Amino acid sequence: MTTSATSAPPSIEVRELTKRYGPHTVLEGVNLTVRPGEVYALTGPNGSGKTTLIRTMTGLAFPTAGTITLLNRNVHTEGNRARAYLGAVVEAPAKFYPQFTGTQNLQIQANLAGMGPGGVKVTRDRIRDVLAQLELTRMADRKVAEFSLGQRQRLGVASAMLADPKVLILDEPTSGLDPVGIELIHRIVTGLATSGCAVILSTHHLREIATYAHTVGILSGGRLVDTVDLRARQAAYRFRVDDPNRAVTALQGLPFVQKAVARAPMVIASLGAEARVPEALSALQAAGVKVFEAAPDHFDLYEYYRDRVENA
Ligand SMILES: Nc1ncnc2c1ncn2[C@@H]1O[C@H](COP(=O)(O)OP(=O)(O)OP(=O)(O)O)[C@@H](O)[C@H]1O
Repeated sequence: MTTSATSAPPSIEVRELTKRYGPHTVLEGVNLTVRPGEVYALTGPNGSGKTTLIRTMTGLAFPTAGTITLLNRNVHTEGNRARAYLGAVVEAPAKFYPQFTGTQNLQIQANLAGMGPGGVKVTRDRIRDVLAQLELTRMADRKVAEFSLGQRQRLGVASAMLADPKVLILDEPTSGLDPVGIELIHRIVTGLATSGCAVILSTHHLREIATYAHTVGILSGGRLVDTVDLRARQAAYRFRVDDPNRAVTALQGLPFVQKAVARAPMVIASLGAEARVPEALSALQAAGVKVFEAAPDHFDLYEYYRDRVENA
């Protein structure tokens, strides 16, 4: 996500969302914002409300209280216009007509996408292109009934991408996929985000999403208990030194260091970017600190998640 995208108007904004089914409160006071080019991963234990949140964001379920806007349009009161920019797979794998081929099913989706206000014309070339991107060219003219679970899952993502959405919402897009299929979805999501699409996906695969999501929202018991900015976390480095306290003082004097803490025999510092490592090393040397080792301080999202959910 670029700096300009950070200041761009939100692609999706959830404000004070509460959802009740009868006496059961499934979501309570949820607020979140996703900007163009951002990959936002929603995670949480079974039953924490991820699918309900996704269904409400796509307009399939109605909020009990609160609002959801998609590119400044209210998803529930300006539905068709808001959803013209949306691609989504909410039930995985998405439902298709089993007696029709992959191409025919996408043609049906394309016809639907062209209807209503703000409808988008999807060409045959575009259908071929998304099938190729999802590595389904070989299956294009086979009936969906003959598709494997993973192939149907990928056809769902192809269908969601068809009309060039500005917001893509995927409920557990990698469940049921083999490692190559998972990697393919990563590449596609990253590519879409790079071209400015906002992507929201739900997942249980924390170590996998830590490699490509920008933000992780943790739901627990229907509340968004934390929002983790992974980019900020991953720009941390650890230095094994002879004097961690002196190292902290030296690093804190640098304008780009956001935070430095001693964890003997290490000092952990948020440098903002890898390119700052040589300057940090020079500053340590100038302060008379001996450095024996320098390495990225990998943020363990899984450990962090366990801690947050257990203490929520
Ligand atoms: N239509 C419904 N009517 C009543 N309760 C519902 C309905 N849909 C979901 N719930 C309840 O809401 C809670 C959250 O369900 P949801 O499917 O959103 O969780 P989830 O985080 O997606 O779970 P999982 O990780 O298992 O997919 C659950 O307790 C579920 O029983």
